[in-house]
Amino acid sequence: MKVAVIQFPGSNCDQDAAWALKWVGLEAELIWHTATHLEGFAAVVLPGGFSYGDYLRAGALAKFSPVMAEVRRLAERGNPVIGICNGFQVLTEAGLLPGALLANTNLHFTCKEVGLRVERNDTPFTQAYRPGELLRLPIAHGEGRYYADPEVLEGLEERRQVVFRYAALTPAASADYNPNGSLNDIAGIVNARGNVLGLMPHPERAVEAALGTTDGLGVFESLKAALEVVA
Ligand SMILES: NC(=O)CC[C@H](N)C(=O)O
Repeated sequence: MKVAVIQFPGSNCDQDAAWALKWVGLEAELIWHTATHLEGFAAVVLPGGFSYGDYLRAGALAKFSPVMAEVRRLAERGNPVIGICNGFQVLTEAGLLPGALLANTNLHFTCKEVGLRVERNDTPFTQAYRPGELLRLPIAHGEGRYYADPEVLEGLEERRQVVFRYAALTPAASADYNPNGSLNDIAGIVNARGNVLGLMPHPERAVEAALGTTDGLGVFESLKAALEVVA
């Protein structure tokens, strides 16, 4: 079961994403962004980083990369697509997910571990978790404040498209658990069909005990289980 990890100029989490996929037993291949076909790939990961140096806006230029037509085709066909951090930004810029990622309210690049609540586990990316489960995952971004117009936000909530929300890990941390000012504490959403996920935290940096937390493993294990059902 092969997963394509797209490399844009400026991607820097591509190797980590490929490693995490292999860690759970999936086959992963790094694909340069000029590729015009993704035949034979069951799923796609758009990794984190600074595609095109984040010029103009994070993700705004990567949406024009030739491979994005193929990513769109796969997404429309129902194959799983995950955008992590910069990948999430690319997905919103490309219109594959609603809303936008704006500069963090504190205007700082924020690199730390955050608490995350799993809102639903009936997606190809979260079935390994329990609903309501609290995760500890790292974030590293300057433009991670999820924003959508009120009616879009309402639609997202109605259709239960919010998959991950920032949450306090301990009562003591309850005051500042939302690290970037995201509306409704949104850290990750899926499209209406449920096969395209975007999230700001980095599950691929949380798959081995040596990394401090293994709470990201469930995303890759879930994807593997979902792909096995399709095969
Ligand atoms: N780790 C990343 O993917 C960085 C995301 C993005 N370039 C930002 O700073 O907002």
